Amino acid sequence: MIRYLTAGESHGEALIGIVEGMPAHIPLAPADINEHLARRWLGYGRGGRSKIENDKVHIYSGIRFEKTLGSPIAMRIDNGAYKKDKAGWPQKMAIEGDGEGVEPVTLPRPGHADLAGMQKYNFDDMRPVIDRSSARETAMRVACCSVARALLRRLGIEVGSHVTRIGEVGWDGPDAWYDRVELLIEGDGSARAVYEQADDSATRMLDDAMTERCIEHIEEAKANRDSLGGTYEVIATGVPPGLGSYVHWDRRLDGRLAQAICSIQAQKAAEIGDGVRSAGRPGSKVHDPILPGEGDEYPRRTNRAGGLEGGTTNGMPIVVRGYMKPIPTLIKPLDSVDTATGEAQPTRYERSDITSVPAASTVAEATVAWTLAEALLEKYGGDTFDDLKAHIEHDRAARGQ
Ligand SMILES: Cc1cc2nc3c(=O)[nH]c(=O)nc-3n(C[C@H](O)[C@H](O)[C@H](O)COP(=O)(O)O)c2cc1C
Ligand SMILES: C=C(O[C@@H]1CC(C(=O)O)=C[C@@H](OP(=O)(O)O)[C@H]1O)C(=O)O
Repeated sequence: MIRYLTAGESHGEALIGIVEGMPAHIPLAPADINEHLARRWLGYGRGGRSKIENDKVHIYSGIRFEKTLGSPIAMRIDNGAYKKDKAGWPQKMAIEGDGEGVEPVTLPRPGHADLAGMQKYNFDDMRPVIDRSSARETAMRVACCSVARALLRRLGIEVGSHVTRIGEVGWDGPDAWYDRVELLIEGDGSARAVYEQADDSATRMLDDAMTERCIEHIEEAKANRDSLGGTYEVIATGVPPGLGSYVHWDRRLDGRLAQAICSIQAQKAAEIGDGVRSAGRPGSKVHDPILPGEGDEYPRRTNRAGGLEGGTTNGMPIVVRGYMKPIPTLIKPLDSVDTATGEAQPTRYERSDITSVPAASTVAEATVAWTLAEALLEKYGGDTFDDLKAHIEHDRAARGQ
């Protein structure tokens, strides 16, 4: 079993993470994690905080001479805003003292966690809710999941993503989006080629004309003092068949991948393959015909199922789509109520992203990678990387591959 924990407030001193249960001897250097931390800041439409943070991981344990030890990996990422913002975070987020003189925040933003969090934990100041519900936490999530990505890469499994819609400008894909992706990307057709090409676009899209239209659309939203959501597609290539299972609800990998997406702040739906469109189509236009192959490898003419049937991988690339709602902090005020007075009052704006769909797509890559690594280790296991690899190779040979 692998697991990870994150801790930290958005405007506190730092984020902390612990990854536990990874096999020993996985090659891993801080650069393997920092690459994805930098990618998380990609994308047109992010706000003032993007100019403050320079995320780099500090590793305290679990790695020696650039290899995992099998022991817990402890990590820290500093919050640049803690010292660089003029807001006085060391006082506002102080561990000691009684907070005297710190003004409470009492005007909840519709769509953020503010009100629900105050109701749940009985706060009269929503600062703790703002700070822990913030997607700042995803920096440490990406760091933790990057350990899983390093493991997958050594086994030929790549995870990548690209943005398919921001607000009204989007890619209403043809029947099998993955086929279209294959045509759009250069290189070896792996999910790594997908993410590397997407990273070259300001909106992480694979289509240059759409990138331009999206940039204009984000500018329009900004001028209208509004915010935007969108959609993206996460793809994993090189995934062996047989991960997950149909035998029990909590072993189904489709459900676990949906949780991986919806666990990310502001992600409101996850779709496996062409799931949403499939619901309105006859079976003959949905199910992927099975073709003869080598051993027990059976290629498919299409991949509308997104590589999953019966909650189990079928050897085709995994395709999972995420749907993000618009950012809740708008420059344009929304109706709200001051919880200190009970009086109606419009929301206030300090700073925020206009859209964070490109960033969310990179976080989704990370959480999908973690879920796949978890399923891989469940099936094949191993205390060391070489054990795990040998188990996978033995299985491949047994299946005539
Ligand atoms: C990468 C990323 C960046 C975000 N940036 C902001 C932001 O700048 N302002 C904001 O109000 N919400 C932002 N959000 C969304 C909030 O974190 C999210 O709406 C909030 O935690 C409430 O959770 P829920 O939307 O899942 O209900 C961001 C989300 C992600 C994934
Ligand atoms: C800090 C990050 O994203 C933040 C997520 C976020 C929110 O409410 O979710 C609000 C903003 O923070 P602030 O209010 O300090 O400007 C974003 O910048 C990050 O992605 O690292």
